[in-house]
Amino acid sequence: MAELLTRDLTVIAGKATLVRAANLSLRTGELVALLGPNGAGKTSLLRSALGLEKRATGSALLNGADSERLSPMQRARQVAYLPQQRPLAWPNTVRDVIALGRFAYGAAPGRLSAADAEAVDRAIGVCDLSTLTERQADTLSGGELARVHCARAFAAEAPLLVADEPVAALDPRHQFRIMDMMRTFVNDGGGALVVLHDIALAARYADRMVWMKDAEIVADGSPEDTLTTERMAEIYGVRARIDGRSVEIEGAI
Ligand SMILES: Nc1ncnc2c1ncn2[C@@H]1O[C@H](COP(=O)(O)OP(=O)(O)OP(=O)(O)O)[C@@H](O)[C@H]1O
Repeated sequence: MAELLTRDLTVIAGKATLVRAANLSLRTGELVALLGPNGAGKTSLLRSALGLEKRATGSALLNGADSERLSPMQRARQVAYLPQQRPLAWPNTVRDVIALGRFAYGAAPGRLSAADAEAVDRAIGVCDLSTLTERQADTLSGGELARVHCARAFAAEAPLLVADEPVAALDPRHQFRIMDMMRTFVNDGGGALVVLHDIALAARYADRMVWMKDAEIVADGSPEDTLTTERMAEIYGVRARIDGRSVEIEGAI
């Protein structure tokens, strides 16, 4: 089993508390949706949990090791991170960008082992990118590029996957496809933590929903237990009609 665990994690920038005493867990075998309005602290929580951003207090353990002390390669072998901001380092083909996901295994574009090449091909297949592999990545549409970045994360084949708004720029079909891939990844033994703004999509796919507001985790549990009309009002300030895992937002309060 692989796990990412934070205990009372607090992140401070200047005078602002971005994350306050957060207890977050992600284990293999579960798909967790991290939810909350803009500015709630989701990205800050993920980055500090992964040891990419300094915490003020608390702890963050990746398979028992302090995540701040891991080298990029050690971290990447245990968790694939798909950030919200995804700059392309330099113009490159789609296949080579996806191959960057294999760096934890010593691979580089043009220097892939058979196992690396197979992982890259699998990621290309599931992300529906086989017709685009030789295109320059900087000529793709926003949604196509978002799928390339998803494929790069999947190609890592790490036991855990943390994805910050992976479907934000995608059309409905590809949103479902990416979430189906996350589900398959989890059913095959991985663990995925996904930031989503689409509550309906989150409720449909997540085993657990972690709700943030004003730098704090305010609820953590199954969709059945945590997705309520009251919570939608409290967290997002919207009127919502909830029926099991289906949610319809009627408007702002
Ligand atoms: N270095 C910083 N200094 C001051 N404030 C910061 C800093 N970095 C982030 N913030 C603020 O902290 C808050 C949390 O930011 P964060 O990116 O974690 O939110 P988020 O929940 O991921 O938001 P979104 O849904 O918009 O991506 C925001 O109000 C942001 O402006």
